[in-house]
Amino acid sequence: MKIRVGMGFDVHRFAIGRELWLGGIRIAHPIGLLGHSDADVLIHAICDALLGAANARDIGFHFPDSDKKYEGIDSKILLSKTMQIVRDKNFEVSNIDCTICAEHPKLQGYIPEITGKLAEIIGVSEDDISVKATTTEKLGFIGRNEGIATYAVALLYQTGKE
Ligand SMILES: Nc1ccn([C@@H]2O[C@H](COP(=O)(O)O)[C@@H](O)[C@H]2O)c(=O)n1
Ligand SMILES: C[C@@]1(CO)OP(=O)(O)OP(=O)(O)OC[C@H]1O
Repeated sequence: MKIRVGMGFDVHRFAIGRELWLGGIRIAHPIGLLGHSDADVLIHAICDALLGAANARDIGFHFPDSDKKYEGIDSKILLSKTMQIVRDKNFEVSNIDCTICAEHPKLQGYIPEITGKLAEIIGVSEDDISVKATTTEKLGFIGRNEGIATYAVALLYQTGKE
């Protein structure tokens, strides 16, 4: 059976007057991330990991930020559409592992809800989705609370073909 790995990385800057969305969940925080969409940096990194593993270009190729129809879009919709692209190429998800790099807010308490939401959209068990968080010890743009970065790795296996 063919298995394929993919990696994704995304960064969004904080902006006043925006909501903070991570993994499809609204996070209680006084500021949110700026983007053409809802700027869900976790979902965007996962989409790129999935697309990379399927060798199907990237999130900006499929959902360009120059297209009005994606303005303010809920990234859960982009993840569902990404899963359709992955399945159209006869791939299923084995597991996903992610690291959110954020000085604030503390994310530990949100992880089970985020994991459940991602598992539901991707169509796998919660055990197949790992979401971790780390600070950068106050170093760099993350440490200065200017934004959040996320890394994601996805493992896919091919179905219906040898
Ligand atoms: N935004 C964050 C960052 C970190 N955590 C949790 O705290 C632990 C320690 O973080 P370090 O950066 O000091 O390694 C980390 O392992 C996470 O469990 C968090 O919840 N939210
Ligand atoms: C998601 C898209 C599309 O709304 O916009 P942004 O929210 O700006 O996010 P980014 O991570 O820059 O990637 C791809 C974009 O095309």
